[in-house]
Amino acid sequence: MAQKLLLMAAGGTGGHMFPAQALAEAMLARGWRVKLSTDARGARYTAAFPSAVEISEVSSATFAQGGLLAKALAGPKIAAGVLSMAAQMRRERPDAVIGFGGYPSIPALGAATLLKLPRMIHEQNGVLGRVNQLFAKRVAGVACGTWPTALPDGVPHEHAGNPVRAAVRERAGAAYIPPGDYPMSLLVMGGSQGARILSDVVPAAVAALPEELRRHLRVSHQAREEDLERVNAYYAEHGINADVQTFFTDVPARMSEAQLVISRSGASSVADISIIGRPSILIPFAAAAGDHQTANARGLVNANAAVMIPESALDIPVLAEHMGAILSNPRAATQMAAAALDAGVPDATERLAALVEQLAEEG
Ligand SMILES: CC(=O)N[C@H]1[C@@H](OP(=O)(O)OP(=O)(O)OC[C@H]2O[C@@H](n3ccc(=O)[nH]c3=O)[C@H](O)[C@@H]2O)O[C@H](CO)[C@@H](O)[C@@H]1O
Repeated sequence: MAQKLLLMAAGGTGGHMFPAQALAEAMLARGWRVKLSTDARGARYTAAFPSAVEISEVSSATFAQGGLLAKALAGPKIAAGVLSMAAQMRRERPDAVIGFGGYPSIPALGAATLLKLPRMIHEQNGVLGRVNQLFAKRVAGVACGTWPTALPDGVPHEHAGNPVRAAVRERAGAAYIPPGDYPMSLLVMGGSQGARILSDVVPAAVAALPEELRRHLRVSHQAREEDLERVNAYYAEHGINADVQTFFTDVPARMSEAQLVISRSGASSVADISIIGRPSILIPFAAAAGDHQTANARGLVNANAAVMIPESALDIPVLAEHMGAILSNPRAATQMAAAALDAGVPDATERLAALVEQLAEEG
């Protein structure tokens, strides 16, 4: 039997590239040939891809950013990308084409639509991104990373989940030690870039906790470079045991030790929290496109696994109250941890791979 070919299109940010990497690994393991079409920004992430993935950069552009000239040039750039992809696809006839969002996925999805090749989308967030919105009605279906993704009526969809790192999967369902009269860990994360608002509010909210909780806490706090010093100084002045870093490379380990996680609700953060299974306080990034971080958080909130505080309602007393309520109620915290675990999809990569195979079979 001829080797099947998957063409993946992704680009821009790690959020789009990471699920593509996970799927590539799974499809190679299933004996497929895998190609990736991306842009210069996406290419920064390709070092982590298996070397068997054939990577090419494609011409694309966005109408959403840049000055007038950039916008005027966007149309011809996209058209050039679609034409070159169409020529390539006519020669190679991929068995399946999948887009992960980001404007570098336009040429591949556009060409696959013109040539009527089997094609689908993976949407990581609870709201369709701009490019995925454009193609949602022109593909066989949408694999949703965060349930429930809001979709136009009649679009076939499947809850596939968001692939997470192996270090997260290894800790799926790691035993949860409820809060109590012993050292407790709090993990504070602001997404891949960190978040200033968490540095403004979390240290003071920790300081405002009742002494019997506060003295047991060890805080792992991810802060932006420019906030490191003041956050460190605040914790030190208030006698709070804290480890403040710009990026923790061992989040899966820290999360599995945590009694509580305070986090932005980026798609991967929500996936990590639900696969390891920890209670969380989620503070969606209010400026995210289509308010997708609020949609991402909703799955965990509706499952009673998390508390969501919109940025507009976030202040020190509100956060301290929610933290105090969870940390002083081991039963409720344990239930939240179990509910988070229930909502997680640890086999997201395999689900996605199965959807690709189904797409290729159905043509
Ligand atoms: C500000 C913004 O627009 N963010 C978007 C960006 O998220 P962004 O990439 O910022 O955030 P995500 O939550 O998706 O991913 C962050 C990942 O980094 C890990 N981590 C975090 C901190 C740390 O110190 N160490 C560490 O390893 C987290 O565990 C998580 O796995 O792309 C996501 C996927 O499209 C979107 O849902 C987010 O809305």
